[in-house]
Amino acid sequence: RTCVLKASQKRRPLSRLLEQLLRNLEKRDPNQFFAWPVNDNFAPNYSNIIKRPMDFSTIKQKIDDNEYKSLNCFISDFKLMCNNAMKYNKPGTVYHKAAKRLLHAGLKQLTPQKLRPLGNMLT
Ligand SMILES: COc1ccc(Br)cc1-c1nc(N)nc2[nH]cnc12
Repeated sequence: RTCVLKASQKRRPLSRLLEQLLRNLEKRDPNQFFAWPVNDNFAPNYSNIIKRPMDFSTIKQKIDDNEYKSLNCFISDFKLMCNNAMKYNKPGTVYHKAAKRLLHAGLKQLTPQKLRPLGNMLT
């Protein structure tokens, strides 16, 4: 009988790191405003205002498809997602405030000193 590794151990080291970072970022979105793509029916004219939509489910799919070649590409999509919400929604709205909080909380988790301990997951 061959020894079959658990699915998670087969994933590429970068994918495993990004999945862990994604889970931690999703915790900062308790209302799940960022869990799924914004729907034009909810947000009138969204697709005309926001040229590059992004959300956590799309980021997850990109991890699974090995589309992220680096941590920085992952961080760029996270920032894009938050900035889209701050662009479309006026300051003071629940969505603008949620995006600002998520961006700041998220970037604090993505600082070098926070990432260094995880770094050896990449070896
Ligand atoms: C997926 O989006 C939502 C889901 C549920 C609810 Br309630 C609101 C949104 C949403 N609405 C708006 N105007 N701007 C956003 N930016 C990110 N989320 C949103």
